[in-house]
Amino acid sequence: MLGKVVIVGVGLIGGSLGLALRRRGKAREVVGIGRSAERLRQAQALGAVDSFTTDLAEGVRGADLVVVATPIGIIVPTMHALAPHLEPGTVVTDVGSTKREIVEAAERLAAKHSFAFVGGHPMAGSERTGVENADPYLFENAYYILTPTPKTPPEAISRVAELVEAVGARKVEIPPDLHDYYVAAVSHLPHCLASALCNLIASLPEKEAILPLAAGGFRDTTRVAAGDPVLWRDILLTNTAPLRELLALLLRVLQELEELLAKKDARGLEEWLRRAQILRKEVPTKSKGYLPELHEIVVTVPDRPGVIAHLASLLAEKEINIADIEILRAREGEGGTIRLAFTRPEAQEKAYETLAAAGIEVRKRGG
Ligand SMILES: NC(=O)c1ccc[n+]([C@@H]2O[C@H](COP(=O)([O-])OP(=O)(O)OC[C@H]3O[C@@H](n4cnc5c(N)ncnc54)[C@H](O)[C@@H]3O)[C@@H](O)[C@H]2O)c1
Ligand SMILES: O=C(O)C(=O)C[C@]1(C(=O)O)C=C[C@@H](O)C=C1
Repeated sequence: MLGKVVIVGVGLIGGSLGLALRRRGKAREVVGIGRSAERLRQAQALGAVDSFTTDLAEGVRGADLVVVATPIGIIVPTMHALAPHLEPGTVVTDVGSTKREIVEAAERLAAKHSFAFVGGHPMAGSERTGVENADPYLFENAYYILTPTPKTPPEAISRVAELVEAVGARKVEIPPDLHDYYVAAVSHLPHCLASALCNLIASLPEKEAILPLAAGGFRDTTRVAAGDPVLWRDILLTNTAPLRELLALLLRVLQELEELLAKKDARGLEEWLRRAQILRKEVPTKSKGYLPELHEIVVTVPDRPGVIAHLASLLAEKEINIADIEILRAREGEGGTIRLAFTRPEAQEKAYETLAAAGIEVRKRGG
């Protein structure tokens, strides 16, 4: 169990960490630090912190783990303000969406003030901000990236790994530079594209006629563009080199599309779309590459309301936890196939036996 955990910046991410730790009983004490007592009181009322203070020095006294969860542009200034008050042995981590600049600055400070730092980035979130949108289940089964360097003490990594596990997430270790390139590709560039699509529509004289027609396609591809512009401004500004490199590649991909359309190249266009379709289908399982393989079963079920609830309750009765669930095929009237994944082979085996004993068509896959 973690001891005193201090969260600086109890917003969406800080609040979700606090809620998860407290609901799961994984920390002796969760203390929130912020600028406004009124907002911190709200965080306490929502159950995200046990207590709070607006005084940094008082808040971090006796802390085992300090989590800096402020907007990204304020993470390094916050660490500067915190550093003189930290006791030797305190471990500090952050949740910032970019890592190279933060880790460099934090490691310089850590060496000067003798605390330990481990960069962190949970790969879960929302376009909404504020503790009122915090969610205790946000990190369950999500990847949580840690970015240790050769300077990071192993005990500090273990303490932050304990936080990751305590909130139900899965730890992945990636060096800061590589982290920034990877998330530029899967998070920051998609955000830029979503914003670009919105800006394009906004610039069209026919905008008023077009926008009401936006259905699932536009909504799904642009959800993240509703995010906080100040937060995203700072994410993009702290990751310009990887983003510009990927943007140049993206322009080539768009150019390729433009040429296919100009030539009315049906085969080429279909192939271009198929490549994308294949990649998109790989998304849920592809990310497993960083982790031990999940252990899966595949269940064939009739097309009937409540069938997933029935599977889930059979497994719940045996206290088997589902780590991932995916509907692979569902044809009207013909039933479908559902993939259920478990973190441990014993759970896979138990799930297989439980469902087979209930007369359900089930087979094991992977693991
Ligand atoms: N939103 C996401 O999807 C997401 C996901 C992963 C990581 N992150 C990272 O998490 C961090 C926080 O993002 P968020 O979405 O929770 O934002 P948020 O606005 O919901 O939360 C930030 C909190 O920090 C507080 N704060 C601001 N300045 C402060 C200061 N000087 N001292 C103390 N507290 C201060 C704010 O009042 C707010 O409560 C960012 O660094 C972001 O890069 C966000
Ligand atoms: O809005 C969401 O759904 C998110 O998960 C946000 C998202 C992402 O791009 O996936 C955005 C920024 C964070 O650093 C991590 C996650």
